[in-house]
Amino acid sequence: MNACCTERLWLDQIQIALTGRELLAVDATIAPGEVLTVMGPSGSGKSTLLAYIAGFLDPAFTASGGVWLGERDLLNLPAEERGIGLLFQDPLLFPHLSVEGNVCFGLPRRIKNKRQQVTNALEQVGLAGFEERDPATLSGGQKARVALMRLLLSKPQAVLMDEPFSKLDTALRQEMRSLVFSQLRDAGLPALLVTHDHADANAAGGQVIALG
Ligand SMILES: Nc1ncnc2c1ncn2[C@@H]1O[C@H](COP(=O)(O)OP(=O)(O)OP(=O)(O)O)[C@@H](O)[C@H]1O
Repeated sequence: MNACCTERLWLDQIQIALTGRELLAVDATIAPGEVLTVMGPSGSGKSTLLAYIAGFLDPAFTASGGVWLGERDLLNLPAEERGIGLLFQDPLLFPHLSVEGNVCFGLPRRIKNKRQQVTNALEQVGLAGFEERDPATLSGGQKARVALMRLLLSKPQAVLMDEPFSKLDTALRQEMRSLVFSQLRDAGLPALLVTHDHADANAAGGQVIALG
């Protein structure tokens, strides 16, 4: 994947409160290609922070502070225009689409070489020839790799990940960590990783923020 973004993600003095009590305060700059890890006990606000950045914070919370991607003020944009890609615990593949349909989901309709892009993407993650497969027939690790390539082909400008490896067994977890982090680095994307696992944070190799 070629570098497509050289802009930093700036979390400018974000404060989020719930029923009048401060839940979290974060101030950080994430460089292109860096993965910042957010850790903290259950309920400390990790997923809430991601929701604020991505643009779907529940109105039960009050929040202040800026989110900037380069010079762009993301808080002034609706969620779908923020250029943020999301990776969750579950790969959330569309069951009615083939592997190819899933991977090219985020590609603009008018792109001509869609098929070639999908073929290249699948080859990169060891899934050559999987285009026509039904996602239901894939293993957990294969589904995770399809979800990763779907994310990258949609050309996000920043990536948020909420416990993306927590459902994988130990061996697969290590493999997916290095795959995800190397792809993000190669693409020059700033990324934020929520995890309970210190090994994830070590492998990410960037700044670590502890909430709570
Ligand atoms: N829609 C909501 N309305 C009111 N309170 C909420 C809502 N969503 C979450 N909360 C509360 O906000 C706090 C932070 O929740 P959040 O899900 O961000 O925590 P977390 O650190 O991601 O937890 P976990 O590690 O368990 O996923 C919790 O106390 C939770 O109960």
